[in-house]
Amino acid sequence: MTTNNVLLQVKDLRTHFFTEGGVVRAVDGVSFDIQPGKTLGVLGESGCGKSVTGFSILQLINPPGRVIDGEILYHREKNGREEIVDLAKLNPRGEEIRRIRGNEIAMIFQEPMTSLDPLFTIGDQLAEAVLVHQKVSKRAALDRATELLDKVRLPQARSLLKQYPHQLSGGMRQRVMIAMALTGQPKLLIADEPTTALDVTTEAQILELMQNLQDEFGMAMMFVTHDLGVIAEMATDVVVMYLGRVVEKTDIQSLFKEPKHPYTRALLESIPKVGHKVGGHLQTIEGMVPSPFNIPPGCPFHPRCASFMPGVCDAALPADVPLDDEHSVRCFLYSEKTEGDQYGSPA
Ligand SMILES: Nc1ncnc2c1ncn2[C@@H]1O[C@H](COP(=O)(O)OP(=O)(O)OP(=O)(O)O)[C@@H](O)[C@H]1O
Repeated sequence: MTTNNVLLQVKDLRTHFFTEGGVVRAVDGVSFDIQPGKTLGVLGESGCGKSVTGFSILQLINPPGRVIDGEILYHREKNGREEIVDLAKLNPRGEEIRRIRGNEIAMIFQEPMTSLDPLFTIGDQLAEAVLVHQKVSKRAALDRATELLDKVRLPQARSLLKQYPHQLSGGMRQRVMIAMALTGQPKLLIADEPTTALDVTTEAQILELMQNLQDEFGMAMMFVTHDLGVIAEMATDVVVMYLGRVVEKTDIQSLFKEPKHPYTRALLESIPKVGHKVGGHLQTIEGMVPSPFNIPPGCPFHPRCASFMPGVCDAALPADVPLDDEHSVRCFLYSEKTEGDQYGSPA
């Protein structure tokens, strides 16, 4: 464990896409910490910048996108001492980030086929992943692959090694992808909507598996989702994102007991109440997420906000204000402090 009990510090991260239609400020000043062994849930509607944040951490943003500013401080132990690496400063195609990717920080996605190659057997792909991390024989790599399939509770691992991805169910493919992510024994697993495409029963099984593996490996997780049920199940801490910014940061208890930001409250109110529950997915909240090319000035949530104050919320961007050690919010209901820049101004 690192000395100051932080594994990853994201500070004022900005990732923009320079498209022909204009600049998309997908991530525009995002800050949060992830502690060792804990799970940070990243919550928000589609298009709020959750995935781009995850990809930015691993320097997996492709042109026309670019991390243009900010720090991603990864704390690790090297030779018994703490070392801090700023991932944002590493060359995205360089050796150092490639060593960290998959090894120390791994990522899994909603669609396992983004990680699995349809042309190769599960055994070949898992053994290949093992060989990236360890200098062992192909046979030893296949043994390790079998062990990993056992760990993700896939029965008959030996025969599974000879199968191709399309021969597996969605849940099985997701387990294989988790096994691949674990080959390097990562300190942080970034999980981007890993269960969204699965049926409810399979989803529950995968979430339980991930929790068990997290305990066993002692890894931290960044869990990207738009599903409050999944957040409640998995997260210890939460950041709520809206249009490229964090609007509220809190521990999981306060998220449900004392949500502060009107956006967070709207998200919580949008889940069907107990007794009428059809699933944990977010229902739509009033209005639509604005186009990234036409972001409202001031607080970008103001056109949809139940507490909109004319002349205040549409005039400037509220600052991120701490309410206590664990809880901060970016809203004029709690402070008149402004960010000082005009979020909606053209780039
Ligand atoms: N390659 C790209 N080119 C242009 N814009 C992009 C690109 N990738 C993402 N974006 C934009 O960045 C913004 C944030 O997208 P992101 O995928 O991070 O949202 P999200 O919150 O993860 O939503 P979802 O749950 O739908 O994935 C969106 O406006 C999206 O259109």
